[in-house]
Amino acid sequence: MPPTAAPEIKICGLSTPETLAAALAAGADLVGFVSFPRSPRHVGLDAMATLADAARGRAGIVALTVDADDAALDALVAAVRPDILQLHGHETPERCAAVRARFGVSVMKALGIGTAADVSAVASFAGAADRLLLDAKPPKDASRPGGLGATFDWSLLEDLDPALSFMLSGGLDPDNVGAAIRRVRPAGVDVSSGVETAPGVKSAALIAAFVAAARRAFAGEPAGVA
Ligand SMILES: O=C(O)c1ccccc1NCC(=O)[C@H](O)[C@H](O)COP(=O)(O)O
Repeated sequence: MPPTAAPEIKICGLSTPETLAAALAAGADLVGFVSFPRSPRHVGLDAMATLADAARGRAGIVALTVDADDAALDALVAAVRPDILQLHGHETPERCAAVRARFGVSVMKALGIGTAADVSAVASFAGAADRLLLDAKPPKDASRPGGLGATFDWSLLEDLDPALSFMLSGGLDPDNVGAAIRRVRPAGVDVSSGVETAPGVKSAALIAAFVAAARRAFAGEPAGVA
C-alpha cells in the first residue's frame, strides 16, 4: 500500500473492536496495531488478525513491530495480512529494504527525532521505506520506543530536505494537531496517547476530535474554525 498524494491520518495502538470501529467511523486512513508485549497496547496475533479483518478494505492496516526477526514477521504477516509493516525499533535502511522485499508489503519506518543528527539520518531511509514516521526520540530508560505521548522540537525539521515526504507523530492530540500540520506540513499524522484516557485506553470521542481537527488543518482551514 504505497502512500497517495492525499494526507493520511493514522490512529495507532487500537486494541478493541469498539475503538477500531470508532477510528473507522471517524474516517482514519490507517489503523495501527501494536505487537510489543511490554506495551499497554499490545495485541496478540489472533486478536490482531480479528481486528485487521474488521478493518480490511476500510482503512490501511498497519502492524507495528520492534526489531522483529524474520520468523516473528513470518508469523505476523501470515496471521494478520497487514498492508503496512511499521518498524519501530533500530532497523537499518538495509533491514527495511529486506523486509519490504521478503514480505511484499509497504514498510513504514519510525525514526526518533531529538537532535539535528537524528534529522540528518532521515534521508538514508528514504529509498528503503515507503513511509517515514518522524516521532519523538524516547529517553534511554523508556519502557518502549514509542507511544509515549511526548512531542519533540518541530523546528529541528526545518533542516530536513523539503523533497522528503514524512508523517509526523509524537505527543499529538486533538488540540495541537492543527498547529502541527500548519507548522510542519507533514504528509500525514499519527497518534496514540493523545486519543486515550489512560495508557492503552482509547476514547471514541477523542479519536473523532483528532481526525476532524487534522482534516480541517490538511484542508487549509485556519486555526479556530470548528
Ligand atoms: O504504542 C506503543 O506502546 C508502542 C510500543 C512500541 C513501539 C511503538 C509504540 N507506539 C508507536 C505509536 O503509537 C506511534 O506511532 C507514535 O509513537 C506516537 O505515539 P504517541 O506519542 O503516543 O501519540
